[in-house]
Amino acid sequence: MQFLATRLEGAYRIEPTPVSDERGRFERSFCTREFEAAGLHTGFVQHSQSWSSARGTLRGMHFQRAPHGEIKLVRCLRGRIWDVILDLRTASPTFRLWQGFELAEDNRNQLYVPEGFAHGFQTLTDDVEVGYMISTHYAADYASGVRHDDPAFGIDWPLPVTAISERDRNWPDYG
Ligand SMILES: Cc1cn([C@H]2C[C@H](O)[C@@H](COP(=O)(O)OP(=O)(O)O[C@H]3O[C@@H](C)C(=O)[C@@H](O)[C@H]3O)O2)c(=O)[nH]c1=O
Repeated sequence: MQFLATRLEGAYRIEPTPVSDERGRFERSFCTREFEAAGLHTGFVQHSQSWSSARGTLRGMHFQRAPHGEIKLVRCLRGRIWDVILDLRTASPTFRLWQGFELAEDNRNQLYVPEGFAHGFQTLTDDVEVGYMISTHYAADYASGVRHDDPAFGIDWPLPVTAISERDRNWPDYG
């Protein structure tokens, strides 16, 4: 695995290092030894998946409030997504900045999202499956978010939004 710094402090894009032979391919997608060597968290307690039917579906931008803040390791298992992370750590040099990445079943890139970030994605294809490792348990009362089109952040989304939850459409303005 290669851990590539992003423009947001503490967030990494992780590229796989595949080994191919006549049968196909093998690669590691998570390894406590490699993550520890890169200074990253390894104590994930949950793996979750979501399935989205239509291209243009938007989920996000989500986070859990303290003391239930989450570190996430995100990958796209089927199809392609535009995955966006937003730094909401007030003391961070990259506070309020966002960055987007294409995660796809073909590139098998993963995104390591630190605590204090909001996270969301838009599907670039129909029939998308996304998987997450998460460092803390789900705490519904602490689930929160910011709107994908909040002018405070100016996030660029590649497609018109074709499906979004009521909750995600109505997050109040930030700040
Ligand atoms: C996130 C989550 C949801 N749920 C429930 C709540 C609800 O009834 C149903 C769907 O939840 P949501 O609408 O929050 O699903 P979704 O919008 O897919 O939420 C996800 O979005 C992406 C962007 C993330 O980063 C994830 O961490 C997660 O917040 O599943 C759980 O039981 N456990 C969980 O961990």
